[in-house]
This record gives sequence, C-alpha cells and structure tokens, in this order.
Amino acid sequence: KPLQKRASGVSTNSGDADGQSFDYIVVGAGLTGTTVAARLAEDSSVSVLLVEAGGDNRQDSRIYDIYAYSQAFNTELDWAWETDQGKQMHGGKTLGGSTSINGGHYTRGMAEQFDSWTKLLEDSDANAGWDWNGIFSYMKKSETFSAPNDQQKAKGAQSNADYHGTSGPVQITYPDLMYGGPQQGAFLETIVDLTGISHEADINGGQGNGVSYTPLTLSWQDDDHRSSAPQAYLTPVESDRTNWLTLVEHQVTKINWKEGSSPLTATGVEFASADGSGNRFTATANREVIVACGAIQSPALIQLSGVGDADILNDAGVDVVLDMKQIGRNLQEQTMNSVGANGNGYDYGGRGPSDMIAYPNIHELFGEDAEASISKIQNNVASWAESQASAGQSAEALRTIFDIQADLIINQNAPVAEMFFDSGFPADLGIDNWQLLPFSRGNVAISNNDPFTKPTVTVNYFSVDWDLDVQVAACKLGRTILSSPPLSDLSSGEAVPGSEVDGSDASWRSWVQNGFSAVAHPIGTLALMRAELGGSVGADLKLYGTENVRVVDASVLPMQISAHLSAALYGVAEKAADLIKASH
Ligand SMILES: Cc1cc2nc3c(=O)[nH]c(=O)nc-3n(C[C@H](O)[C@H](O)[C@H](O)COP(=O)(O)OP(=O)(O)OC[C@H]3O[C@@H](n4cnc5c(N)ncnc54)[C@H](O)[C@@H]3O)c2cc1C
Repeated sequence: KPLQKRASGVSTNSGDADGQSFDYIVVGAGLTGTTVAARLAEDSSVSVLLVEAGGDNRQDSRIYDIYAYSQAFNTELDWAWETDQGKQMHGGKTLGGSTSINGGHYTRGMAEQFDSWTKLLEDSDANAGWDWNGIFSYMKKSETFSAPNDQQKAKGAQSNADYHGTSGPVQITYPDLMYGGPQQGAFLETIVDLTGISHEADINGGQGNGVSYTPLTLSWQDDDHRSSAPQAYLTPVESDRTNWLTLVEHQVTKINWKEGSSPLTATGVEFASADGSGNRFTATANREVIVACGAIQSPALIQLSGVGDADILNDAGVDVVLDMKQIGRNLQEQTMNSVGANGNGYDYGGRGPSDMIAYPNIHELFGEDAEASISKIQNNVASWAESQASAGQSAEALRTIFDIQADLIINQNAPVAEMFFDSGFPADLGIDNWQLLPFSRGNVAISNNDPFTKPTVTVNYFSVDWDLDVQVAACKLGRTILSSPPLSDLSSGEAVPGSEVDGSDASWRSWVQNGFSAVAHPIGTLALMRAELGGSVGADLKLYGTENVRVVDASVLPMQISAHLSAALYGVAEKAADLIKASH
C-alpha cells in the first residue's frame, strides 16, 4: 500500500490533521513549541504536528515591525487575560506566540539562579543539566549573535564573543537606529554614580547584576524586523520539512488518554476551530504530546483534560482522571510602574528601541535601607510561606523554595528589580521599573468545561508586602536618578508621577498599587520541581503520572529569573528537544 501523502507547511485546514497520526503533537506554536517542533522535525523519519490557536500573521506589520510594540495589544493577536485586582496580562495569540508581540529585549539573568533549580529536583536529577552551564550552552545553540558594528559601538554597545552563539536560528543584535543621543549614556552614568552598580560590557554571560546596553531579537539581514520563533525556526525550512505540519487557527481542547492507562498514556489530542465554532477533531500521537501553550493556557489545557486539583475539576464539570492539586499553582508574575521626566529638547539621536537596562541587587536598590529589607526577609520568610500556602503545595514546600529565593537575594546579589531606561515613555526620559523576584504566589484555574472560556488568573500581586517594598524602592530610585546629574541636565522637570507623589512612603505605595501593570512574564504553573514541593514535571519534563506528555514552556520555570524570559526559554526548549530526541 503506498504511503499516504501528508500535508506540510502552514495550514488552516483542519482536515490536514483530523484523523491523522503523527509521531509528535506539539500544542502551541509560541516560543518553546515552535523551537521544539523544529528540532524534532530535523529527523526526516519522524512526523510532527504543531497546533496553534492564533493565525499566521508573519506578514502583518504589527508583528514584524519591532517599532510597533503594543499595537497588537487587545486585538485578535492577544489573549489579554483578565486577572485579579482589575489588571490585564498580555500574551501572543498568533504564530510565534509572545515572541511575535514582545519587546524583543534579550537578557539572560544570573548563573546562580539557574543553578538553584537543581536544588528543587530529586538528588538523582542534580546532574541532569538544569543549571546555568547546561542551559547557557543551549541558549548559545539557539542564537546567531551579530556583534555591534562601528556606529553601534560608537553609541555604547559592546559585546563578549564568549557569551554568544554564531549559528543558531534566532537573530540577536542591535538596531541600526539605536539611540545615539545623550540620554542612555547619562542614565548609565547616573545610576552607577548613585548606587555603585557595575557597568557590564555584555550582561549576557551569567553575571546578570549590572547596567548595560542590551541587544534585541531582531535581524539586520531582514531590515531589522523581529526575529520571532517562527521567523527563526520555521520560515527558513517551511517548504523543505515535509514531515512537519503547522495547523494554525485551531485550538487544542483536550489531551485524549488511553482508557484505564496508568501511568496515563496520551493517545493524541482533540482540537477545534479557534473561534469555538464547529466540530471537534482528533489527531493521534504515536509517541508524545508536548504541551507548549505558555504558563496560563498550559495548566488550563491539562485541567480540561482531567488532570488537576479535583476540587477545581469537579466545580468546572470536568471528570477527574488524575487528582494533582499542583497543576496551575505557583504562578509568579511581576509588576511594573513607570516614572518619567520631560526633556530639555535634546535630540534622541535615533529611533531605538530602547536598550539600556539596569538590574540592581538589594543593596544597590535600597541603599542605606538594605539591611532593614534583608532583616524583613529573614524574619518573615516563614510567615510568607504560610500566607501563600494555598497557592503552593504546602507552607513547608514554599518555605523550602522561599529559603532558596531568599539566599539568592541576600547572599548571591540576585537583582531584585529591573530598571529599563525607556526613551519617550512615559515621558522623554522614562524608566520602567519592575519587581523581579516576587514571593507572592498565584494560580490558574478553569472555571467551567468550555475550553474557549479563558481560565481564572489570580496573581495575588503584592500579597507579600516585601514585593511592594521593592516596587516602591525602584520607583523612588527612578525619581532620584531622573533628578540627579548628569541625567538631570537633560531634564526640564518630572512628569510622572509628579505632584501625585509627595515623596512619603504612603503616597508612593498608593500610587504604585493603583497604577501598576502586569509585566506579562508569567511562569511556574507546571514547575520543574519535586512533586512534594509542588512541581508538575521532573528533569525529563514529563508531566508526573503520565507516560508520554511533556511540558516545555514558561510553565516549567520554578522561580523567576532576573531577566526578560525569552533567552532562558529558548535554552529550555533547545534542551527539551534534545532530551526528547534522545529518549526514542
Ligand atoms: C507583551 C509582552 C512583552 C514581552 N517582552 C519581552 C521582551 O522584551 N524580552 C523577552 O525576552 N521576553 C519578553 N516577553 C516574554 C516572552 O515573550 C515569553 O515569556 C515567551 O514567549 C513565553 O514562551 P512560551 O512558549 O511559554 O509561550 P508563548 O510564546 O506565549 O506561546 C504560547 C502559544 O500557545 C498558543 N496556545 C495557547 N493555548 C493553546 C491551545 N489550547 N491550542 C493551541 N495553541 C494554544 C498561544 O496562542 C501561543 O501562540 C514578553 C511577553 C509579552 C506578552
């Protein structure tokens, strides 16, 4: 019997996957799903189906134009989840997921933060490569770094070749229209003067604590357009990889299980048109189902498939297949407030995007109040674990995790805030400030059995008040920086918050709490940790209790890192692809 010819490339036709079988079915064509699917499909003897709820918008300028940041928000390209406290969290609903709508800023965090993940795993998995060295090598594998050219160097960009890859799919470099005016350099000088933070030539080698010009995920060979996950991993091989089908505009509605199997064995997935209309279809997975829907939709999909906290599933009307209360817990999201001053008419000297970022540690952020903040952590970490227990596995489990987090902050100088110097937002001289390492924990839970109802997202922002201390300290330091030389020489006065904040702690706290936004860096909801700590996957990334379901996306990060997330996640996804390949 001749082999049936299977469809490949990017399709909107459900019939191309319905009733078909594939070796691997990858759910969600965002950062991690696209990376894993592409690497698996390098083996021409296996077949790969990648399913994406959003459309293929690669030709849409809101996607490819790196200067169009935020134009996709609250459109069909954005999940725009509502969260507690009336906030909204953005996430890409399009081929490429959040890499198609994100800011493109490329930073990696601190080596010790990755190393700490091994402490959360079983002892037997301590050498499985879930540490800085292991993930750093995979970050490099994903990357082609183009060192700054002479004009970019003249504007301040520097790099260290040892930190970067030269032959990976994701293009990393500086924009041609990089700002060359006085503002970025003045911010750098001012924050170094005020805090003693070190000026790092290239912050992407695991040092993480410092202030630096930082590169972006964009391609100079392609007019400085965005180097999204599909532009990197799919577009170049789209017509060659006849063993790889990407089905867009279709949402996976549940994972199908083999009746009575234990551990649970996935037979494939059910899917439907992403507008929620029409029939349910089925595709079969010969080997594995790989979940990559991001930290909000992945736990929701697993709950819809009958795996999760029995109380949540019962309330939602979903039959319980496996009671695992940790699914969707341990959510960690960050908070942002921006401060700004009007300029004195100086020339920006380019178009950006902004690329000057500071990552202060607790001493640099709090200055003379640092010891008090350290004592606050030491004296309260046990009670915080108690107060967050319902969003974790138990108070005891959270205590173990919080002790590791506290050690990173207190003893390893892990950066506690990001201060992103933003030319033109919210005023000429802008600083976006965010708390990087919250102790507050939240959760994601489906509210009914309709896969097209978005899950309930509860972040519990600032439920540990130290998180608010950090957010306030960053905004205060931002104000001080804006009013100190040499940056203040470029200013004609503070614009935000201005007279709304009189400088008292109370006025800062209320301004921050009223005005903050979610950063859109959710992680942790299916964490890479021991089950007793509230983890959902082990070092092989297999969902506990299952035979052939892996999770490869931002859900698995057990704790926040002091960086934007994409660099780390490309590393995680590259590593995931290798371990899946090696296991068959
Ligand atoms: C507004 C914004 C700005 C950001 N800025 C930066 C930045 O400057 N630098 C940086 O490094 N990081 C940034 N990030 C973070 C980074 O982009 C994300 O952390 C990363 O993309 C997450 O990867 P992921 O694979 O977990 O999820 P995603 O990339 O979000 O992909 C998940 C995909 O799954 C799809 N999906 C979900 N459910 C289903 C389903 N049931 N069936 C089929 N498909 C489904 C989604 O539509 C989506 O395409 C930003 C993120 C956002 C939202």
